[in-house]
Amino acid sequence: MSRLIVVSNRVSVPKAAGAAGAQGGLAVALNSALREHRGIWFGWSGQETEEFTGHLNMQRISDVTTATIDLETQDIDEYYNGYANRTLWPLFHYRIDLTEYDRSFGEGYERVNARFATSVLPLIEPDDLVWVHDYHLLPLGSMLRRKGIRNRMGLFLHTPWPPTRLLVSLPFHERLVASMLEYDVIGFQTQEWLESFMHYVSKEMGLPITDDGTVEYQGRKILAKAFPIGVDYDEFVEGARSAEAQEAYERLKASIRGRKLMIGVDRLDYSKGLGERFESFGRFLTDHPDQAGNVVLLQIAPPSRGDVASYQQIREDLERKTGHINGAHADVAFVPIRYVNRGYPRSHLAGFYRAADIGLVTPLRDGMNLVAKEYVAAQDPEDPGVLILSQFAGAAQQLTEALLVNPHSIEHVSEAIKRALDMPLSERKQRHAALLASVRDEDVLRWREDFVTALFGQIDGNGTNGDKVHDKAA
Ligand SMILES: O=P(O)(O)OC[C@H]1O[C@H](O[C@H]2O[C@H](CO)[C@@H](O)[C@H](O)[C@H]2O)[C@H](O)[C@@H](O)[C@@H]1O
Ligand SMILES: O=c1ccn([C@@H]2O[C@H](COP(=O)(O)OP(=O)(O)O)[C@@H](O)[C@H]2O)c(=O)[nH]1
Repeated sequence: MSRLIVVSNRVSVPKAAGAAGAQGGLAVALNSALREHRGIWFGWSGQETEEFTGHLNMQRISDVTTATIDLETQDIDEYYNGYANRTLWPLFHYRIDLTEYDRSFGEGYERVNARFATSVLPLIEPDDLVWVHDYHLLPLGSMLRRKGIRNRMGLFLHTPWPPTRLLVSLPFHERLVASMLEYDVIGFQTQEWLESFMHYVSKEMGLPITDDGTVEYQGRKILAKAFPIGVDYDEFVEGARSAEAQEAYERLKASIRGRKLMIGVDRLDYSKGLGERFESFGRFLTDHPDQAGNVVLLQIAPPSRGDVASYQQIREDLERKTGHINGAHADVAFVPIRYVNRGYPRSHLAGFYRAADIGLVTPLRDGMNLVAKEYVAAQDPEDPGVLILSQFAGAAQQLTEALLVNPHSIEHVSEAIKRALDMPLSERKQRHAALLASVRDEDVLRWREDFVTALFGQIDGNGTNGDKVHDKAA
């Protein structure tokens, strides 16, 4: 079996997988992938240093070798807080109103990608597969090619890919996309983002796209394909059966005192639609005064990217909205919104999800959204809760039996809350069974295997996988 060299902005060592905190979906998924493969996970340590040294910190934990570098303050400002999270993140989430086009950000992004390339280079052996993740590192592949790397290299983008009309607002957009075409495989979460990408390369770059879905560029064929990420179903279910999950479930249930519970779990990010969600709940309480006092929204929202102004702004907005809605609808023994600015381990989340009658997942735009899938996995199949899911989350492409909503419409979401609360058990069970089949079967192991198989070059002309990598290696 080929070794896997995974490169991502953050490296989250496996032993930390169950720890409290705001672990994003990427960290969760890669821990699981690396547990299966011999390999190295390379990226930023998350630490800041006065001057960049390029020193590689190598560690070996549960069969995974991690290699990390520290970044200097200017790197973090221009690359992570700058180009990645002030330019590409808002643009890729269709928010050109929040997108900042600062030349120093672009320079910092290229500099850090070059530093990544120089640092990871000595770790790559001739037969290794190189798997790069996300919008932080789009040009890394091209920089490695310039250094002579001929290995198979793939890129998986965890975020949406924006429509061409938005992308062209980015200075040097052609250069960025051309650099991506140095990978052999480019993966997207959904067919929609894939189609947007294909539209760009065809209309803006004039590149031919063959019938089997590959892009032809400078005499090479690049496979671009949708690989929807999933949860580690078995691991999640095991965690959900743990004493910690049970304790979390009981503690929350007891505190709800027989009321109905809705849950939201999201990094504090404007893309997650938290303000609209709170307003929808406020509208529901206004429209159904008989329900006031009977339904609680628990919103877990660990802080994220707090050095970026738009994230500080969303935090302030939510505090104001929570105060406003609670002020209008609370009484001495009841507060409608429990807004919690901290992270929890996933075993605790599993207990919280199970205790909730409704999972409220309403991002304005989201690459996938693993929380939606975890909510489904955590339910009691004999008495499951209802998932209300934004039509603009990547997960909505698979979880079609959820109550799909337009998160921009306060009325629509408010009506969905009413419908979910009134839904008969038979319909809840029928919807949940269909959702569970998708979450269980299209899990993170399948995602990883499909991507690595494609990266290995084992994809047939119809875009379906031939022999899997594991079988090949056996
Ligand atoms: O590393 P951070 O800046 O703290 O952000 C956390 C992660 O957020 C994003 O997650 C995306 O990946 C998920 C798994 O594929 C997906 O379900 C979700 O829709 C995406 O938003 C980001 O893309 C990651 O790089 C970050 O690590
Ligand atoms: O307090 C928290 C909040 C979130 N998460 C995990 O972080 C991931 C969030 O992934 P998602 O795809 O929903 O969104 P992202 O944050 O990656 O945009 C999920 O696995 C959550 O269980 C967690 O472990 N603790």
